[in-house]
Amino acid sequence: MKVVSINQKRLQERIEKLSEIGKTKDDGVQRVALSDEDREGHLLLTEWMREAGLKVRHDHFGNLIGRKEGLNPNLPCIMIGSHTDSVKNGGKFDGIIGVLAGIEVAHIINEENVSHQYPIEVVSFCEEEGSRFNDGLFGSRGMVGKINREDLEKTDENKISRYDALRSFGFGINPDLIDNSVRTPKEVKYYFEMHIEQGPYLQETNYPIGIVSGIAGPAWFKVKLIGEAGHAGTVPMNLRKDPMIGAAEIIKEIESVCMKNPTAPTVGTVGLINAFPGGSNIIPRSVEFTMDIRDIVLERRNEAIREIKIKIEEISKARGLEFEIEQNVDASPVQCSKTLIKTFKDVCEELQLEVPVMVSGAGHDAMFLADISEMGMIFVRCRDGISHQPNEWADIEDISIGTKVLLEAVLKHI
Ligand SMILES: CSCC[C@H](NC(N)=O)C(=O)O
Ligand SMILES: [Mn+2]
Repeated sequence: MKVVSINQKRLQERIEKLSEIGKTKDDGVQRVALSDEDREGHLLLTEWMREAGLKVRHDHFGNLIGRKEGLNPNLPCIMIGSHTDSVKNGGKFDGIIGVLAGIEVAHIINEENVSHQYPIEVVSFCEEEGSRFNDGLFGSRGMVGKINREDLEKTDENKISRYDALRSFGFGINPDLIDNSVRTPKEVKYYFEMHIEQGPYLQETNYPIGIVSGIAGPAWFKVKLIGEAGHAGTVPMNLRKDPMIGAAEIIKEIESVCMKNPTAPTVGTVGLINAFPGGSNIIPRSVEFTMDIRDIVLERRNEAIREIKIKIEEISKARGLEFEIEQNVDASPVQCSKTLIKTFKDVCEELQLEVPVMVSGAGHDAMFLADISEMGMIFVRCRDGISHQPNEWADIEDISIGTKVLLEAVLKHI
């Protein structure tokens, strides 16, 4: 294997520079999809992709795509991707390191004049986090043909539709032409993604990187409970139809259902809750909250969801509440390509790196790229497993090891 080294300094400088865009007061990052900050990030990534010898375009889902042709233009591409949009007040490594590592791989292939048969693409997927329109993995779902007109009509908290947000993002994006941006298995051979682990396993076991065997499937819901509004001071407790108390009871049940089997990695989270009309002296008319249920085993996840839905019905009935349940994401758990797991293992052996194989609790664009390609992921250790908040941190040495493994894995297949 020809020994080429990645440019750690360039990688580190770019992580820092990109994290300046959308910087929050407590040193976090906020680049919500299709926002001004996201656009500024795309402009900077476009510059870097061009420097790496990539021809840059946007597809009509808002995905930023850099491409370098191979010797045989009829072959499917080798794609390296992740995302650069963030959660609200998030960290500066989630998604970013995968896109910057992809650009770094392109730089090395270009600078070392590596000849390659397959075209290479580096992609920053649009709205992986789902923090604007409340349904993540948008750009990757679009690329594999799983986005419809209804998805474009979703609105954000300012009542702006995704359709209008895409239109006004610029770069020639036209949501009326999304069908032209759908890719097929004939167009993508392998998809690689490097991402911070966002969990504590690699730190606890003292490995810099890990090979991902499979990705847990997230199911997202919005639950609305409707009761009777009233004066906080005058309505006797026994006469109330208070949706907030109903929500409290249901949320406790979500925890109980997900913890029922202590050996299972089933997880449930309520990350957002709102009371309407909202006021300390008003018994709410209605309460809306999100539900995020995940597991690496689809049947076990769906059984947990079934049990939670029964609890929602029972508690609502007992409290005289009406309820509505809307599903926003239904991503099935997915296994990574055995071919690429073996490639990563071979590369780590050649680099004399001992590396564990592990499951991803977080969702990734890779889970939908698996629909049209063989997909492989590597994880980079992050401090205390912290993610989705400003204290998210990954050491550049670990990021560089991951990028080196990614580079060598790509070199084995191009
Ligand atoms: C619909 S899944 C949203 C994607 C997000 N992904 C990461 N890596 O944080 C997550 O796992 O929450
Ligand atoms: Mn994330």
